[in-house]
Amino acid sequence: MPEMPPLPEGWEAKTSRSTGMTYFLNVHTKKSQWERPEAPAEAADIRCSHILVKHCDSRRPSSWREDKIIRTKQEALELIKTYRKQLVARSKKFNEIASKYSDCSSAKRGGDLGSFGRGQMQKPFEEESFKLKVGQLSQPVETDSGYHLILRTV
Ligand SMILES: Cn1nc(-c2ccccc2)cc1C(=O)N[C@H](Cc1nc2ccccc2[nH]1)C(=O)O
Repeated sequence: MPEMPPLPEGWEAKTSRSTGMTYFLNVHTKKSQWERPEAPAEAADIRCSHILVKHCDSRRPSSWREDKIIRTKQEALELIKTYRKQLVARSKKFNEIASKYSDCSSAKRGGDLGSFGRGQMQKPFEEESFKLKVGQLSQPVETDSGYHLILRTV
């Protein structure tokens, strides 16, 4: 029997009491699976900051910045792409853009949303956030609120 590689970080091999089969436990989320994992176990809670650009079709087209947000979806996407270019070029800092321009009330905290687990944020935001490695910046993500740039911090 060839040696199996070690399990990725955060996983434990267990033996099913009923079948004697091996299953795998994510020590962070306490969720188990039959398939041998190939990537480190997902954290239960992560922490992200974000920049949100709302538009006229946003779920709530209003924010601390503007009572009535009238920019179009296309204009919002162009704006979020401009912010991403500035962040990648390091010509502006994340919390500088978030605190001045994000249409989310978390702008007051440089875009910091605090920690969250699955099931708390709108699905597209959650899916992209949990894919990010710590320190990684997302591509633009669309939710019912508008377009986001997500930075995973923890
Ligand atoms: C999810 N959330 N957390 C905060 C927050 C967190 C920390 C400090 C202050 C506000 C604001 C919000 C929020 O829903 N804000 C909405 C906009 C928004 N929509 C989101 C969808 C997904 C993630 C964050 C989002 N923020 C608003 O202000 O209209």
